[in-house]
Amino acid sequence: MSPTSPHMNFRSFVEALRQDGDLVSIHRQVDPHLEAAAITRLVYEHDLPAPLFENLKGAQKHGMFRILGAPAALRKDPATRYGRLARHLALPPTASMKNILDKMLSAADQAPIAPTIVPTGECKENIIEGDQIHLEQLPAPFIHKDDGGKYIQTYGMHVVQSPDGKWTNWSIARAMIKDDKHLVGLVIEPQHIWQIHQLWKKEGRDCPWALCFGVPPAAIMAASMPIRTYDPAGNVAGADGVSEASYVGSYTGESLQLVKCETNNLHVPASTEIVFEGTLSITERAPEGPFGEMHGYVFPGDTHDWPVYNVDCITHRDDAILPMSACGRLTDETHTLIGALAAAEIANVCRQAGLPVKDSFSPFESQVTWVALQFDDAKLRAMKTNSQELREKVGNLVFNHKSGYTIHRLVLVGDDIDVYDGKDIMWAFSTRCRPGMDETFFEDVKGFPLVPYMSHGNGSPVKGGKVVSDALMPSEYTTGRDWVAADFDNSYPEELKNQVLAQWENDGFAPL
Ligand SMILES: Cc1cc2c3c(c1C)C(C)(C)C[C@@H]([C@@H](F)Cc1ccccc1)N3c1c(nc(O)[nH]c1=O)N2C[C@H](O)[C@H](O)[C@H](O)COP(=O)(O)O
Ligand SMILES: [K+]
Ligand SMILES: [Mn+2]
Repeated sequence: MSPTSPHMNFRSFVEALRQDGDLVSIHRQVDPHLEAAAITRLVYEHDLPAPLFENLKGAQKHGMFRILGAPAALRKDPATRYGRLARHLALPPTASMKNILDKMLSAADQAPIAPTIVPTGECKENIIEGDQIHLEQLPAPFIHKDDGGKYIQTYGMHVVQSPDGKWTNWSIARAMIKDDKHLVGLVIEPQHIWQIHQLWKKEGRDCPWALCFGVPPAAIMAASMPIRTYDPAGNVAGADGVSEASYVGSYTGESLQLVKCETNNLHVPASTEIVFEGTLSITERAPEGPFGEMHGYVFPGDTHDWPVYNVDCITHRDDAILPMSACGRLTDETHTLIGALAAAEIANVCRQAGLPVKDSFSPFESQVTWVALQFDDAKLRAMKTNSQELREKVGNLVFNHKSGYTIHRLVLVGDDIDVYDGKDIMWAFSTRCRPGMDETFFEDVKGFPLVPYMSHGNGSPVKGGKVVSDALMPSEYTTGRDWVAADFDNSYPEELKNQVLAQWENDGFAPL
């Protein structure tokens, strides 16, 4: 029996949400065609408990499948805002986003703990092969009315491996059902699944593949993170890379239990809810999309060809649960995970390059197209640098690194700004960064085509459109801050502040 703690077992994770009062089980029949996603979308837009659809129209007798919506979204109570994410990492429900990201980065300087291969696990309770596979008969969700198909894959984990077997990558990438035996989905440069797909193209063989729905929550966090498994530039160096499985072992402190696939030599977490096994074709492509995406848009009819996945075998737990991210406008997993984890890795890359970056976050108000980088002011002054030099150094580093792929604006701030507070970032950006003069634009770097002003804007969809906006004031580079903030914290003597706070409720105000 594999580990049963919530961060190491998806089924235990769902039960933990129920214990936390962070789950709504819906037993009435719900239609996977739009209805389940519509309920989940409203949950995202109001930070409500995760919906578990227990009785999907068209679900098959042996429990294929139920759906859990909003697996890593926000809780309404500010005190436990990130509690559902915290559950992914065995952190307390009151954990801050900083606690969560520090935990994810803690693996970077710890020895990797390799996974353990075990003979069997819950994912082997049911095995469906060959002509018994009918993807079209599964209760796969249709998520947005203008999508190009049923996006069964929005929170599953792709497993692919370099031909030399040295590097196994775990990552999330969307995919929709193409027909009874095939999926089709984004395999986009510079993602690791794209890099490994390229290696198999050179080999002239289809890429062995597995797609795991409902994996240990600690694993899906690494799958969503652009961790470096090769040389610093994030390129395939052919050397022995750290695979996500070992990285997960580092930050959980325990070895993940994996079982071998039935039809290829890849390994998957033993407690996975549903496993698709097969190949990612190096030749076949098919029309894919559109899909209501992370920036909050779907462009009807915006279909493009992407590679085809061939499903040879399905294994699954009894009463299996498919996790679903009905992504779009704030706030869903494409914001809480993609933005946050990219920001964490970008800060790591900056620190490795000797830049005094203390903290980083991707503000939800920017629809996770920005990352704010908080500089240690004292160490900044010791650099004896200036705005233009720093902007060029940071932009050339981050916008040429894989972790910077999805980010189009970097906002440099001092350590009086809380990067996890969108109001603080907008205050600094709006008042300390002179448009044009304090900004450096980058047109000769890889752009992120999913941003609407890229794919449907006026310039190249895949090149440029990036900027470093310096919201550090000139004094922060030289003598130190030459202003006082006109707010309660900074504009009143300590004893007066204490006196005001002590009198607060007596004066008739509600507790802060
Ligand atoms: C948490 C999450 C992450 C992604 C995606 C999704 C979620 C819920 C969705 C709901 C499936 C939506 C899409 C969507 F977010 C599109 C996208 C595409 C490229 C980069 C970032 C985001 N998606 C996704 C996608 N990446 C694609 O290539 N392709 C993808 O389709 N990512 C992000 C991806 O998991 C991270 O970039 C991760 O670092 C990749 O792992 P790797 O560094 O090992 O390559
Ligand atoms: K990953
Ligand atoms: Mn990777």
